[in-house]
Amino acid sequence: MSTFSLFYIILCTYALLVFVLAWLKTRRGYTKLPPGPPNWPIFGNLFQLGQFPHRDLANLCRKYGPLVYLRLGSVDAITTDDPNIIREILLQQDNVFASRPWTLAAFHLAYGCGDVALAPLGPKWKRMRRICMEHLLTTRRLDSFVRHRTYEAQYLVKNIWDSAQKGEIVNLRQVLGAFSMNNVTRMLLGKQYFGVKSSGPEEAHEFMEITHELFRLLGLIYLGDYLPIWRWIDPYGCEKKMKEVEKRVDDFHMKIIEEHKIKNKNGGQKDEGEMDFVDVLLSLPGENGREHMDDVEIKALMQDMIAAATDTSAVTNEWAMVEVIKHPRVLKKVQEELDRVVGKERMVMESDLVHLNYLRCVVRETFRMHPAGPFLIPHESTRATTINGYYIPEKTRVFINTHGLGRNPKIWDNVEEFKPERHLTLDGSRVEISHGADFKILPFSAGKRKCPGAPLGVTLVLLALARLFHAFDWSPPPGLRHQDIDTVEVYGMTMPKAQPLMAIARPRLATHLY
Ligand code: HEM
Repeated sequence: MSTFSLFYIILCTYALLVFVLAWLKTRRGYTKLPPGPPNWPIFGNLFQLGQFPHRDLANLCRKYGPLVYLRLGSVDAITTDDPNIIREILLQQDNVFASRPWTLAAFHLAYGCGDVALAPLGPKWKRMRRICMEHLLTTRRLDSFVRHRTYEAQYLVKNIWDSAQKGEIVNLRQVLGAFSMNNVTRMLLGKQYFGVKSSGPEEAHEFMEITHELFRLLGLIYLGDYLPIWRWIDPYGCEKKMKEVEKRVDDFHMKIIEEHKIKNKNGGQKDEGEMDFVDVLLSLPGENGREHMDDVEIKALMQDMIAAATDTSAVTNEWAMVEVIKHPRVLKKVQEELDRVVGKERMVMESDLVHLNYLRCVVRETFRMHPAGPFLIPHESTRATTINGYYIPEKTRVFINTHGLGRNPKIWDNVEEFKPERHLTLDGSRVEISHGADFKILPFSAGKRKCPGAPLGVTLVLLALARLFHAFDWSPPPGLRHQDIDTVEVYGMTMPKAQPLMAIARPRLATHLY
Protein backbone atom coordinates (compact mmCIF):
# COMPACT_ATOMS: atom_id res chain seq x y z
CA MET A 1 0.00 0.00 0.00
CA SER A 2 1.41 3.38 -0.94
CA THR A 3 2.09 6.07 1.66
CA PHE A 4 -0.60 8.20 -0.01
CA SER A 5 -3.32 5.50 0.32
CA LEU A 6 -2.40 4.93 3.98
CA PHE A 7 -2.63 8.66 4.67
CA TYR A 8 -5.96 8.78 2.85
CA ILE A 9 -7.41 5.88 4.93
CA ILE A 10 -6.23 7.47 8.23
CA LEU A 11 -7.75 10.81 7.23
CA CYS A 12 -11.10 9.23 6.29
CA THR A 13 -11.18 7.15 9.51
CA TYR A 14 -10.42 10.27 11.54
CA ALA A 15 -13.15 12.26 9.76
CA LEU A 16 -15.64 9.42 10.30
CA LEU A 17 -14.71 9.21 13.98
CA VAL A 18 -15.20 12.98 14.44
CA PHE A 19 -18.56 12.77 12.67
CA VAL A 20 -19.77 9.78 14.72
CA LEU A 21 -18.65 11.40 17.98
CA ALA A 22 -20.37 14.67 17.09
CA TRP A 23 -23.54 12.76 16.17
CA LEU A 24 -23.44 10.76 19.38
CA LYS A 25 -22.90 13.90 21.36
CA THR A 26 -26.00 15.56 20.01
CA ARG A 27 -27.95 12.33 20.15
CA ARG A 28 -28.61 10.09 23.06
CA GLY A 29 -25.35 8.09 23.26
CA TYR A 30 -22.60 10.34 24.59
CA THR A 31 -24.78 12.73 26.55
CA LYS A 32 -27.17 9.96 27.56
CA LEU A 33 -30.53 11.63 27.00
CA PRO A 34 -33.47 9.90 28.72
CA PRO A 35 -34.98 7.01 26.73
CA GLY A 36 -37.72 7.80 24.26
CA PRO A 37 -39.32 6.76 20.98
CA PRO A 38 -37.30 6.96 17.74
CA ASN A 39 -37.83 10.25 15.95
CA TRP A 40 -38.05 11.48 12.37
CA PRO A 41 -35.65 14.03 10.90
CA ILE A 42 -37.03 17.61 11.09
CA PHE A 43 -40.40 16.62 12.63
CA GLY A 44 -39.00 14.50 15.46
CA ASN A 45 -41.86 12.93 17.44
CA LEU A 46 -44.53 15.45 16.48
CA PHE A 47 -46.49 12.81 14.55
CA GLN A 48 -46.74 10.69 17.68
CA LEU A 49 -48.97 13.27 19.36
CA GLY A 50 -52.64 12.93 18.48
CA GLN A 51 -55.89 14.42 19.67
CA PHE A 52 -55.14 13.49 23.29
CA PRO A 53 -51.44 14.29 23.84
CA HIS A 54 -51.71 13.67 27.61
CA ARG A 55 -52.74 10.06 26.91
CA ASP A 56 -50.08 9.62 24.20
CA LEU A 57 -47.35 10.85 26.54
CA ALA A 58 -48.61 8.66 29.41
CA ASN A 59 -48.39 5.65 27.09
CA LEU A 60 -44.79 6.57 26.23
CA CYS A 61 -43.96 6.72 29.96
CA ARG A 62 -45.44 3.20 30.37
CA LYS A 63 -43.27 1.98 27.50
CA TYR A 64 -39.93 3.78 27.99
CA GLY A 65 -39.82 4.51 31.70
CA PRO A 66 -40.75 7.27 34.08
CA LEU A 67 -38.72 9.96 32.30
CA VAL A 68 -39.07 10.16 28.51
CA TYR A 69 -37.20 12.31 26.00
CA LEU A 70 -38.91 13.61 22.85
CA ARG A 71 -37.80 15.78 20.04
CA LEU A 72 -40.68 18.01 18.94
CA GLY A 73 -39.55 19.60 15.68
CA SER A 74 -36.61 21.76 16.76
CA VAL A 75 -37.44 21.59 20.47
CA ASP A 76 -36.04 19.23 23.14
CA ALA A 77 -38.76 18.00 25.47
CA ILE A 78 -39.17 15.65 28.40
CA THR A 79 -42.27 14.20 29.98
CA THR A 80 -43.01 12.30 33.18
CA ASP A 81 -45.91 11.00 35.26
CA ASP A 82 -43.78 9.79 38.16
CA PRO A 83 -44.01 11.47 41.64
CA ASN A 84 -40.27 11.18 42.39
CA ILE A 85 -39.19 12.75 39.11
CA ILE A 86 -41.84 15.44 39.45
CA ARG A 87 -40.51 16.26 42.93
CA GLU A 88 -36.97 16.47 41.48
CA ILE A 89 -38.14 18.90 38.78
CA LEU A 90 -40.48 21.09 40.83
CA LEU A 91 -38.64 21.17 44.14
CA GLN A 92 -35.06 19.88 44.12
CA GLN A 93 -34.22 21.53 40.79
CA ASP A 94 -36.79 24.32 40.95
CA ASN A 95 -34.17 26.93 40.00
CA VAL A 96 -33.39 25.12 36.78
CA PHE A 97 -36.93 24.23 35.69
CA ALA A 98 -39.02 27.22 36.79
CA SER A 99 -38.95 29.07 33.48
CA ARG A 100 -41.56 29.06 30.70
CA PRO A 101 -41.02 28.47 26.99
CA TRP A 102 -41.48 31.35 24.60
CA THR A 103 -44.50 30.56 22.45
CA LEU A 104 -46.36 32.64 19.92
CA ALA A 105 -49.56 32.48 21.95
CA ALA A 106 -47.72 33.68 25.09
CA PHE A 107 -46.16 36.48 23.10
CA HIS A 108 -49.37 37.71 21.46
CA LEU A 109 -51.87 36.92 24.20
CA ALA A 110 -49.94 37.71 27.37
CA TYR A 111 -48.49 41.11 26.51
CA GLY A 112 -45.17 39.86 25.14
CA CYS A 113 -44.87 37.33 28.02
CA GLY A 114 -45.06 40.32 30.39
CA ASP A 115 -47.56 38.66 32.75
CA VAL A 116 -47.01 36.15 35.57
CA ALA A 117 -48.22 32.80 34.22
CA LEU A 118 -46.40 32.74 30.88
CA ALA A 119 -43.36 34.91 31.64
CA PRO A 120 -39.89 33.37 31.62
CA LEU A 121 -38.05 33.20 34.95
CA GLY A 122 -36.42 36.55 35.71
CA PRO A 123 -36.77 39.85 37.59
CA LYS A 124 -39.87 40.88 35.62
CA TRP A 125 -41.74 37.68 36.52
CA LYS A 126 -40.58 38.00 40.14
CA ARG A 127 -41.96 41.53 40.42
CA MET A 128 -45.32 40.68 38.85
CA ARG A 129 -45.68 37.55 40.99
CA ARG A 130 -44.84 39.58 44.11
CA ILE A 131 -47.60 42.05 43.24
CA CYS A 132 -50.06 39.14 42.95
CA MET A 133 -49.02 37.61 46.25
CA GLU A 134 -48.64 40.80 48.31
CA HIS A 135 -51.46 42.95 46.95
CA LEU A 136 -54.10 40.89 45.14
CA LEU A 137 -54.32 37.36 46.48
CA THR A 138 -53.72 38.03 50.17
CA THR A 139 -55.97 36.39 52.75
CA ARG A 140 -57.22 39.81 53.84
CA ARG A 141 -58.11 40.89 50.32
CA LEU A 142 -59.83 37.58 49.56
CA ASP A 143 -61.78 37.81 52.83
CA SER A 144 -63.05 41.20 51.74
CA PHE A 145 -64.93 39.46 48.89
CA VAL A 146 -66.73 36.83 51.03
CA ARG A 147 -69.94 38.82 50.77
CA HIS A 148 -69.78 38.75 46.95
CA ARG A 149 -69.01 35.04 46.86
CA THR A 150 -71.98 34.33 49.15
CA TYR A 151 -74.20 36.43 46.90
CA GLU A 152 -73.00 34.55 43.81
CA ALA A 153 -73.50 31.15 45.52
CA GLN A 154 -77.09 32.13 46.34
CA TYR A 155 -77.62 33.41 42.79
CA LEU A 156 -76.39 30.03 41.46
CA VAL A 157 -78.83 28.12 43.65
CA LYS A 158 -81.72 30.45 42.85
CA ASN A 159 -81.04 30.18 39.14
CA ILE A 160 -81.20 26.36 39.30
CA TRP A 161 -84.25 26.45 41.56
CA ASP A 162 -86.06 28.56 38.92
CA SER A 163 -85.19 25.97 36.24
CA ALA A 164 -86.38 23.17 38.53
CA GLN A 165 -89.73 24.92 39.06
CA LYS A 166 -90.22 25.10 35.30
CA GLY A 167 -89.21 21.45 34.87
CA GLU A 168 -86.18 22.46 32.77
CA ILE A 169 -83.03 20.42 32.40
CA VAL A 170 -80.02 22.31 33.83
CA ASN A 171 -76.98 22.99 31.68
CA LEU A 172 -74.37 22.72 34.42
CA ARG A 173 -71.57 24.07 32.26
CA GLN A 174 -73.49 27.28 31.75
CA VAL A 175 -74.42 27.91 35.38
CA LEU A 176 -71.04 26.88 36.79
CA GLY A 177 -69.23 28.99 34.14
CA ALA A 178 -71.33 32.02 35.13
CA PHE A 179 -70.61 31.39 38.85
CA SER A 180 -66.82 31.37 38.28
CA MET A 181 -66.87 34.27 35.84
CA ASN A 182 -69.04 36.46 38.11
CA ASN A 183 -66.83 35.81 41.11
CA VAL A 184 -63.69 36.68 39.18
CA THR A 185 -65.04 39.76 37.43
CA ARG A 186 -66.56 41.13 40.65
CA MET A 187 -63.23 40.77 42.41
CA LEU A 188 -61.14 41.95 39.51
CA LEU A 189 -63.23 44.56 37.74
CA GLY A 190 -65.99 45.31 40.22
CA LYS A 191 -68.66 43.99 37.81
CA GLN A 192 -71.08 41.07 37.58
CA TYR A 193 -71.48 39.89 34.01
CA PHE A 194 -74.30 37.34 34.37
CA GLY A 195 -77.35 38.01 36.48
CA VAL A 196 -79.66 40.66 37.83
CA LYS A 197 -76.89 43.17 38.52
CA SER A 198 -75.10 42.38 35.27
CA SER A 199 -73.37 45.07 33.24
CA GLY A 200 -75.57 44.44 30.23
CA PRO A 201 -75.88 41.58 27.77
CA GLU A 202 -73.73 43.20 25.09
CA GLU A 203 -70.69 43.70 27.27
CA ALA A 204 -71.12 40.26 28.88
CA HIS A 205 -71.42 38.64 25.48
CA GLU A 206 -68.31 40.40 24.22
CA PHE A 207 -66.40 39.49 27.35
CA MET A 208 -67.37 35.79 27.11
CA GLU A 209 -66.60 35.59 23.43
CA ILE A 210 -63.09 37.01 23.67
CA THR A 211 -62.32 35.02 26.81
CA HIS A 212 -63.28 31.76 25.09
CA GLU A 213 -61.23 32.61 22.04
CA LEU A 214 -58.30 33.47 24.30
CA PHE A 215 -58.51 30.08 26.05
CA ARG A 216 -58.75 28.27 22.76
CA LEU A 217 -55.67 29.94 21.33
CA LEU A 218 -53.64 29.56 24.53
CA GLY A 219 -54.43 25.84 24.64
CA LEU A 220 -53.51 25.16 21.02
CA ILE A 221 -50.40 23.09 20.24
CA TYR A 222 -49.27 25.43 17.49
CA LEU A 223 -46.85 23.80 15.04
CA GLY A 224 -45.10 27.15 14.44
CA ASP A 225 -43.68 26.88 17.98
CA TYR A 226 -41.88 23.67 17.00
CA LEU A 227 -41.20 24.09 13.29
CA PRO A 228 -40.08 27.67 12.51
CA ILE A 229 -40.91 27.14 8.81
CA TRP A 230 -44.58 26.56 9.73
CA ARG A 231 -44.80 30.17 10.90
CA TRP A 232 -43.96 31.36 7.40
CA ILE A 233 -46.76 29.34 5.88
CA ASP A 234 -49.27 29.51 8.78
CA PRO A 235 -51.87 27.66 6.64
CA TYR A 236 -54.71 28.06 9.18
CA GLY A 237 -53.98 31.73 9.87
CA CYS A 238 -53.34 31.07 13.57
CA GLU A 239 -50.92 33.94 14.11
CA LYS A 240 -53.30 36.33 12.35
CA LYS A 241 -56.11 35.14 14.64
CA MET A 242 -53.87 35.64 17.70
CA LYS A 243 -53.16 39.22 16.65
CA GLU A 244 -56.87 39.90 16.16
CA VAL A 245 -57.74 38.53 19.59
CA GLU A 246 -54.79 40.41 21.10
CA LYS A 247 -56.27 43.66 19.78
CA ARG A 248 -59.83 42.91 20.98
CA VAL A 249 -58.67 41.82 24.43
CA ASP A 250 -56.46 44.89 24.71
CA ASP A 251 -59.33 47.25 23.76
CA PHE A 252 -61.52 45.57 26.37
CA HIS A 253 -58.92 45.87 29.15
CA MET A 254 -58.17 49.46 28.18
CA LYS A 255 -61.87 50.34 28.45
CA ILE A 256 -62.02 48.87 31.97
CA ILE A 257 -58.89 50.76 33.07
CA GLU A 258 -60.21 54.04 31.67
CA GLU A 259 -63.55 53.54 33.46
CA HIS A 260 -61.70 53.01 36.74
CA LYS A 261 -59.46 56.04 36.18
CA ILE A 262 -62.46 58.28 35.42
CA LYS A 263 -64.31 57.01 38.49
CA ASN A 264 -61.27 57.68 40.68
CA LYS A 265 -60.80 61.16 39.21
CA ASN A 266 -64.43 62.02 39.93
CA GLY A 267 -63.84 61.36 43.60
CA GLY A 268 -65.05 57.78 43.47
CA GLN A 269 -62.05 56.38 45.37
CA LYS A 270 -63.07 53.48 47.52
CA ASP A 271 -62.04 52.38 51.00
CA GLU A 272 -59.32 49.71 51.13
CA GLY A 273 -61.93 47.02 51.86
CA GLU A 274 -64.05 47.97 48.82
CA MET A 275 -61.31 48.10 46.20
CA ASP A 276 -61.39 45.70 43.26
CA PHE A 277 -58.12 44.41 41.78
CA VAL A 278 -57.96 47.11 39.08
CA ASP A 279 -58.33 49.81 41.79
CA VAL A 280 -55.50 48.15 43.73
CA LEU A 281 -53.22 47.96 40.70
CA LEU A 282 -53.91 51.60 39.81
CA SER A 283 -52.90 52.59 43.33
CA LEU A 284 -49.49 50.87 43.24
CA PRO A 285 -46.22 52.64 42.33
CA GLY A 286 -44.44 51.74 39.09
CA GLU A 287 -40.94 50.49 38.46
CA ASN A 288 -37.84 52.70 38.88
CA GLY A 289 -39.56 55.33 41.01
CA ARG A 290 -42.45 55.94 38.57
CA GLU A 291 -45.66 57.13 40.20
CA HIS A 292 -47.93 54.39 38.76
CA MET A 293 -47.67 50.94 37.25
CA ASP A 294 -47.68 50.86 33.45
CA ASP A 295 -51.08 50.23 31.87
CA VAL A 296 -49.51 47.28 30.03
CA GLU A 297 -48.48 45.66 33.31
CA ILE A 298 -51.98 46.15 34.71
CA LYS A 299 -53.54 44.66 31.59
CA ALA A 300 -51.19 41.66 31.70
CA LEU A 301 -52.18 40.94 35.31
CA MET A 302 -55.90 41.36 34.56
CA GLN A 303 -55.50 38.93 31.71
CA ASP A 304 -53.81 36.34 33.94
CA MET A 305 -56.42 36.53 36.65
CA ILE A 306 -59.27 36.04 34.18
CA ALA A 307 -57.56 33.22 32.30
CA ALA A 308 -56.15 31.43 35.35
CA ALA A 309 -59.13 31.69 37.65
CA THR A 310 -62.33 31.23 35.66
CA ASP A 311 -61.88 28.19 33.48
CA THR A 312 -59.90 26.13 36.02
CA SER A 313 -62.56 26.32 38.73
CA ALA A 314 -65.51 25.98 36.31
CA VAL A 315 -64.01 22.90 34.60
CA THR A 316 -63.24 21.25 37.97
CA ASN A 317 -66.77 21.90 39.22
CA GLU A 318 -68.32 20.39 36.11
CA TRP A 319 -66.15 17.23 36.38
CA ALA A 320 -67.02 16.82 40.07
CA MET A 321 -70.74 17.06 39.19
CA VAL A 322 -70.26 14.50 36.39
CA GLU A 323 -68.62 11.97 38.70
CA VAL A 324 -71.01 12.46 41.61
CA ILE A 325 -74.18 12.26 39.48
CA LYS A 326 -72.69 9.18 37.83
CA HIS A 327 -72.23 7.60 41.29
CA PRO A 328 -75.47 7.96 43.37
CA ARG A 329 -73.71 6.21 46.28
CA VAL A 330 -71.27 9.15 46.48
CA LEU A 331 -74.06 11.74 46.19
CA LYS A 332 -75.84 10.10 49.13
CA LYS A 333 -72.70 10.20 51.29
CA VAL A 334 -71.99 13.86 50.40
CA GLN A 335 -75.57 14.81 51.33
CA GLU A 336 -75.45 12.85 54.61
CA GLU A 337 -72.33 14.80 55.54
CA LEU A 338 -73.91 18.15 54.57
CA ASP A 339 -77.07 17.41 56.56
CA ARG A 340 -74.95 16.42 59.58
CA VAL A 341 -72.61 19.46 59.45
CA VAL A 342 -74.93 22.19 58.11
CA GLY A 343 -78.45 20.84 58.77
CA LYS A 344 -81.45 21.57 56.54
CA GLU A 345 -82.51 24.91 57.99
CA ARG A 346 -79.93 27.13 56.30
CA MET A 347 -77.62 27.25 53.26
CA VAL A 348 -73.93 26.25 53.36
CA MET A 349 -71.55 29.09 54.23
CA GLU A 350 -67.80 29.38 53.57
CA SER A 351 -67.05 28.72 57.22
CA ASP A 352 -68.60 25.21 56.84
CA LEU A 353 -66.18 24.13 54.12
CA VAL A 354 -63.32 23.04 56.43
CA HIS A 355 -65.70 20.61 58.17
CA LEU A 356 -66.82 18.82 54.99
CA ASN A 357 -64.16 16.15 54.85
CA TYR A 358 -65.99 13.76 52.52
CA LEU A 359 -66.73 16.57 50.04
CA ARG A 360 -63.04 17.51 50.21
CA CYS A 361 -62.24 13.88 49.26
CA VAL A 362 -64.64 14.23 46.30
CA VAL A 363 -62.73 17.29 45.09
CA ARG A 364 -59.36 15.59 45.58
CA GLU A 365 -60.58 12.53 43.66
CA THR A 366 -61.87 14.85 40.91
CA PHE A 367 -58.42 16.44 40.68
CA ARG A 368 -56.84 12.96 40.50
CA MET A 369 -58.96 11.91 37.55
CA HIS A 370 -59.54 15.27 35.87
CA PRO A 371 -56.76 17.75 36.72
CA ALA A 372 -57.64 21.19 35.36
CA GLY A 373 -54.26 21.57 33.63
CA PRO A 374 -53.19 18.18 32.18
CA PHE A 375 -49.58 19.40 31.79
CA LEU A 376 -49.64 22.22 34.38
CA ILE A 377 -48.39 25.16 32.32
CA PRO A 378 -45.32 23.78 30.51
CA HIS A 379 -42.02 24.61 32.24
CA GLU A 380 -38.62 25.08 30.57
CA SER A 381 -35.06 24.47 31.79
CA THR A 382 -32.81 27.53 32.07
CA ARG A 383 -29.58 25.51 31.73
CA ALA A 384 -28.34 21.97 31.04
CA THR A 385 -28.66 19.56 33.97
CA THR A 386 -29.12 15.87 34.79
CA ILE A 387 -32.03 13.91 36.20
CA ASN A 388 -31.44 10.32 37.39
CA GLY A 389 -28.10 10.41 35.51
CA TYR A 390 -29.72 11.47 32.22
CA TYR A 391 -28.64 14.62 30.44
CA ILE A 392 -31.29 17.33 30.01
CA PRO A 393 -30.22 20.11 27.61
CA GLU A 394 -30.77 23.81 28.22
CA LYS A 395 -34.19 25.08 27.04
CA THR A 396 -35.84 21.67 27.33
CA ARG A 397 -39.63 21.92 27.45
CA VAL A 398 -41.11 20.01 30.39
CA PHE A 399 -44.50 18.30 30.17
CA ILE A 400 -45.44 17.21 33.70
CA ASN A 401 -48.33 14.90 32.99
CA THR A 402 -50.71 15.38 35.92
CA HIS A 403 -53.43 13.45 34.09
CA GLY A 404 -51.02 10.50 33.73
CA LEU A 405 -49.91 10.91 37.36
CA GLY A 406 -53.48 10.54 38.66
CA ARG A 407 -53.97 7.40 36.57
CA ASN A 408 -50.52 5.90 37.05
CA PRO A 409 -51.19 2.25 38.02
CA LYS A 410 -47.86 2.11 39.88
CA ILE A 411 -49.14 4.58 42.47
CA TRP A 412 -52.95 4.20 42.41
CA ASP A 413 -55.25 1.12 42.62
CA ASN A 414 -58.23 0.84 40.27
CA VAL A 415 -57.26 4.03 38.45
CA GLU A 416 -60.49 4.33 36.47
CA GLU A 417 -62.73 4.05 39.53
CA PHE A 418 -64.07 7.25 41.16
CA LYS A 419 -63.52 6.47 44.85
CA PRO A 420 -63.32 9.53 47.14
CA GLU A 421 -62.79 7.31 50.23
CA ARG A 422 -59.22 6.61 49.11
CA HIS A 423 -58.27 10.12 50.33
CA LEU A 424 -59.69 9.89 53.87
CA THR A 425 -56.94 10.29 56.45
CA LEU A 426 -56.37 7.46 58.95
CA ASP A 427 -56.67 9.78 61.97
CA GLY A 428 -59.75 11.61 60.63
CA SER A 429 -57.83 14.90 60.23
CA ARG A 430 -58.74 17.47 57.59
CA VAL A 431 -58.21 16.33 54.00
CA GLU A 432 -55.87 18.78 52.24
CA ILE A 433 -56.74 19.56 48.64
CA SER A 434 -54.07 21.88 47.37
CA HIS A 435 -50.93 19.99 48.37
CA GLY A 436 -49.54 16.65 49.40
CA ALA A 437 -45.97 15.83 50.33
CA ASP A 438 -46.18 12.57 48.36
CA PHE A 439 -46.62 14.36 45.01
CA LYS A 440 -49.29 11.83 43.99
CA ILE A 441 -51.75 14.62 43.10
CA LEU A 442 -50.69 18.07 42.00
CA PRO A 443 -53.75 20.17 41.14
CA PHE A 444 -51.96 23.45 41.86
CA SER A 445 -48.35 22.33 41.22
CA ALA A 446 -45.44 23.00 43.59
CA GLY A 447 -42.29 25.11 43.80
CA LYS A 448 -41.73 28.62 42.46
CA ARG A 449 -44.48 28.40 39.83
CA LYS A 450 -47.17 26.86 42.00
CA CYS A 451 -50.60 28.44 41.65
CA PRO A 452 -50.85 31.60 43.76
CA GLY A 453 -54.66 31.42 43.57
CA ALA A 454 -55.01 27.95 45.14
CA PRO A 455 -56.88 29.04 48.31
CA LEU A 456 -59.39 31.01 46.22
CA GLY A 457 -59.64 28.18 43.66
CA VAL A 458 -60.37 25.63 46.41
CA THR A 459 -63.01 27.93 47.94
CA LEU A 460 -64.78 28.52 44.61
CA VAL A 461 -64.91 24.78 43.92
CA LEU A 462 -66.00 23.65 47.41
CA LEU A 463 -68.56 26.43 47.82
CA ALA A 464 -70.35 25.77 44.52
CA LEU A 465 -70.40 21.99 45.02
CA ALA A 466 -71.51 22.17 48.65
CA ARG A 467 -74.40 24.46 47.71
CA LEU A 468 -75.49 22.33 44.75
CA PHE A 469 -75.40 18.99 46.59
CA HIS A 470 -77.01 20.42 49.72
CA ALA A 471 -79.81 22.26 47.94
CA PHE A 472 -80.69 19.68 45.26
CA ASP A 473 -80.97 16.01 44.41
CA TRP A 474 -79.45 15.31 41.02
CA SER A 475 -80.15 12.83 38.25
CA PRO A 476 -79.33 12.48 34.54
CA PRO A 477 -81.86 13.65 31.91
CA PRO A 478 -84.71 11.22 31.10
CA GLY A 479 -83.57 8.15 29.16
CA LEU A 480 -79.95 8.31 30.35
CA ARG A 481 -78.78 5.96 33.10
CA HIS A 482 -76.36 7.27 35.78
CA GLN A 483 -73.61 4.93 34.69
CA ASP A 484 -73.97 5.99 31.03
CA ILE A 485 -73.02 9.65 31.59
CA ASP A 486 -69.99 10.04 29.36
CA THR A 487 -66.57 11.28 30.47
CA VAL A 488 -65.11 12.13 27.07
CA GLU A 489 -62.76 15.11 27.35
CA VAL A 490 -61.31 17.66 24.94
CA TYR A 491 -57.64 18.53 25.17
CA GLY A 492 -56.60 22.12 25.86
CA MET A 493 -54.79 24.26 28.39
CA THR A 494 -57.64 23.16 30.66
CA MET A 495 -59.47 19.97 29.80
CA PRO A 496 -63.28 20.14 29.95
CA LYS A 497 -65.82 17.43 29.19
CA ALA A 498 -66.43 17.39 25.42
CA GLN A 499 -70.20 17.84 25.81
CA PRO A 500 -71.73 20.04 28.52
CA LEU A 501 -73.22 18.16 31.48
CA MET A 502 -77.03 18.28 31.51
CA ALA A 503 -78.93 17.15 34.60
CA ILE A 504 -82.20 17.36 36.49
CA ALA A 505 -82.25 19.16 39.84
CA ARG A 506 -84.90 18.52 42.53
CA PRO A 507 -84.90 20.95 45.48
CA ARG A 508 -84.38 19.22 48.86
CA LEU A 509 -84.61 22.22 51.25
CA ALA A 510 -87.51 24.42 52.39
CA THR A 511 -88.71 26.83 49.66
CA HIS A 512 -87.95 30.02 51.62
CA LEU A 513 -84.23 29.18 51.57
CA TYR A 514 -83.90 29.52 47.78
C1 HEM B 1 -59.49 25.25 40.74
C2 HEM B 1 -58.85 26.33 40.44
C3 HEM B 1 -57.43 26.41 39.97
C4 HEM B 1 -56.58 25.44 39.54
C5 HEM B 1 -56.86 23.95 39.41
C6 HEM B 1 -55.32 26.07 39.19
C7 HEM B 1 -54.20 25.40 38.73
C8 HEM B 1 -53.03 26.02 38.34
C9 HEM B 1 -51.90 25.33 37.75
C10 HEM B 1 -51.83 23.84 37.50
C11 HEM B 1 -50.95 26.26 37.47
C12 HEM B 1 -49.60 26.02 36.78
C13 HEM B 1 -48.48 25.76 37.78
C14 HEM B 1 -47.18 25.37 37.11
O1 HEM B 1 -47.02 25.61 35.92
O2 HEM B 1 -46.32 24.76 37.77
C15 HEM B 1 -51.48 27.55 37.86
C16 HEM B 1 -50.80 28.75 37.72
C17 HEM B 1 -51.33 29.97 38.05
N1 HEM B 1 -52.56 30.21 38.63
FE1 HEM B 1 -53.94 28.83 39.15
N2 HEM B 1 -55.43 27.41 39.41
C18 HEM B 1 -56.70 27.67 39.90
C19 HEM B 1 -57.21 28.90 40.27
C20 HEM B 1 -56.51 30.09 40.22
C21 HEM B 1 -57.02 31.35 40.69
C22 HEM B 1 -58.39 31.54 41.35
C23 HEM B 1 -56.06 32.30 40.41
C24 HEM B 1 -56.05 33.79 40.67
C25 HEM B 1 -57.07 34.53 40.90
C26 HEM B 1 -54.94 31.61 39.78
C27 HEM B 1 -53.79 32.23 39.35
C28 HEM B 1 -52.70 31.57 38.79
C29 HEM B 1 -51.50 32.25 38.29
C30 HEM B 1 -51.25 33.75 38.28
C31 HEM B 1 -50.64 31.24 37.84
C32 HEM B 1 -49.25 31.41 37.24
C33 HEM B 1 -48.16 31.25 38.31
C34 HEM B 1 -46.74 31.46 37.77
O3 HEM B 1 -46.47 31.08 36.63
O4 HEM B 1 -45.90 31.97 38.53
N3 HEM B 1 -55.25 30.28 39.69
N4 HEM B 1 -52.74 27.38 38.40
